[in-house]
Amino acid sequence: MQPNPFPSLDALRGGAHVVSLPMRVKFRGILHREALLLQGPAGWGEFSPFPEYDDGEAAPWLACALESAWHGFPEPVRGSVPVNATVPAVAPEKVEAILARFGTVPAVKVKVAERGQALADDLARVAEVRRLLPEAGLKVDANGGWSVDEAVHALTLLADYGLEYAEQPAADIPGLRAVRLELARREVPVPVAADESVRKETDPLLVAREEAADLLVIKAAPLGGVRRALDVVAQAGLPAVVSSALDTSVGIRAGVALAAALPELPWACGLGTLSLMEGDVSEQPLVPDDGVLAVRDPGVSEALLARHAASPARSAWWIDRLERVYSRLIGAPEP
Ligand SMILES: O=C(O)CCC(=O)C1=CC=C[C@@H](O)[C@@H]1C(=O)O
Ligand SMILES: [Mg+2]
Repeated sequence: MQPNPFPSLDALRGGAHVVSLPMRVKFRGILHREALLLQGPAGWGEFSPFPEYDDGEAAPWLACALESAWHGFPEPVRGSVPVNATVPAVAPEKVEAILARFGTVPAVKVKVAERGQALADDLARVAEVRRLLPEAGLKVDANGGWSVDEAVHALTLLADYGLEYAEQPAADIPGLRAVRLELARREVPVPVAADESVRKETDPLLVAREEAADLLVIKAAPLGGVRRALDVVAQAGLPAVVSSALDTSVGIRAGVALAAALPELPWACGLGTLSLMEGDVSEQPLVPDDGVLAVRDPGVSEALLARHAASPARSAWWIDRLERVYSRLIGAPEP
């Protein structure tokens, strides 16, 4: 039998802390972001799959946390990473205050296609960002919320604002491919980026084989860690941009390690999301400074872990989840 390459469950439980961080603004319908943080010999790791994910979808997130805390990261090829501001699906009058939280940034990503909103809301939000930052790179993220026809129509109009790319304009790989082909046919200059179609697919390379996207949005945790994500990009043969999973500084550190190790980094990364949160676990949070994040370990503060500790009931829920997902990851029967 092969030795178990993973730390024991007791070692994981021993170094685990569950936190609940308040958001400044609702994002993905969330007002509190919960995370389980693990301390290991190489540092801290973050296990924070969204609560609705099942154990199978949560397993790569644990692999990423173990890489961070037990193995550390591959060598960076750059010392800092450009970062975009992220604007949730808010009314235009709220955009300025949100952008102000990010400071100077080279690019802005705007959420669009939010359920319950109309295309006019998206156009108004994007127009407001463009008015405030005429020179910034601009991209939109629909999180798969449009049909193919809606996506083509919306992006034809949004293209007037000058878009670097549109993230997940349709829900699945055939939809992305259809949007990409139709935009090309109409000569609408908006590249298609795949996000959910990489991180939620059992085969993260399918989108590339199907020629359904021009670039990949990659996240360290859902792809099973920095090394695995680098491997996906190398095999896909497409350019990539790194994004957060709305993490604490510990998870952002893994995203920075990924962005810093990619051979090419043509776009600003979605790693500025701590600016959307009210608190963090580090005294030196990984928030962008002048549009960049330095490649550094943020450190974790015992006092902040205590201040943001989740309730006993939520902590127990996360420890239970950790145990189940650990068993799945090492291929053992559940405890
Ligand atoms: O990419 C960014 O600018 C910020 C991160 C971001 O948008 C996301 C973080 C967490 C969950 C996702 O729904 C969302 C995304 O779709 O990329
Ligand atoms: Mg996205």
